[in-house]
Amino acid sequence: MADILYKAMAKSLDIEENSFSGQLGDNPATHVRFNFYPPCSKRDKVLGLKPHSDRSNVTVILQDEEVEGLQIVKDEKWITVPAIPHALVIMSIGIFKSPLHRVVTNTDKLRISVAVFNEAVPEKEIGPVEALIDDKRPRLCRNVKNYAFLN
Ligand SMILES: O=C(O)CCC(=O)C(=O)O
Ligand SMILES: [Fe+2]
Repeated sequence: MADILYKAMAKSLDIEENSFSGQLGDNPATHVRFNFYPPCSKRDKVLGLKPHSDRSNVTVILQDEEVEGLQIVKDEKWITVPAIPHALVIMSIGIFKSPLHRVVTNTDKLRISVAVFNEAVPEKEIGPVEALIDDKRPRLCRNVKNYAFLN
C-alpha cells in the first residue's frame, strides 16, 4: 500500500512516479504498532500518547471506529481527527507535512488503533528528490543513511 501512496504523491507533484518509492528500494521497512488506550478518569491530566511526529516516511493509521482521540496541530491549535469507519489517516514528511500529533484519553471508553510505519531500511541513503529542488525551493536537508539511529 505504501508503494501506491508514494506513486500517488509523486503524481500529485508532477514528478516521475518512482521518485519516492525508487529511493526506498524494493523492501522498505514496515513496522506495525498496536495501540491500546484504557479508559482514564483523569482525562484532563493524562495523555494516551504525548505530542510527537513520526520518523517514518509514511504512516498509515487505522483508527478505532467509535472512539476519537487522535489530535493534530493546525494553526497552533490541537484539532481532533474524526473517527470515520474504514478510513485511514495518512501522515508523511516533507512537502506533505508530518503534523505534530498526540492522543487524548477518554473517561469511559477504551480506544484501539493500528499504526503502520513505512521507512527506508538503514543501509539505504535517502534525501530530497532532486526534481523538487530549485531556486524557489532549496534543499533543506542532506542525504542520510541509518535514519532511524539519528532519531
Ligand atoms: O492512536 C493513534 O491514533 C495514533 C498513534 C500514533 O500516533 C503512533 O502510534 O505513532
Ligand atoms: Fe504517531
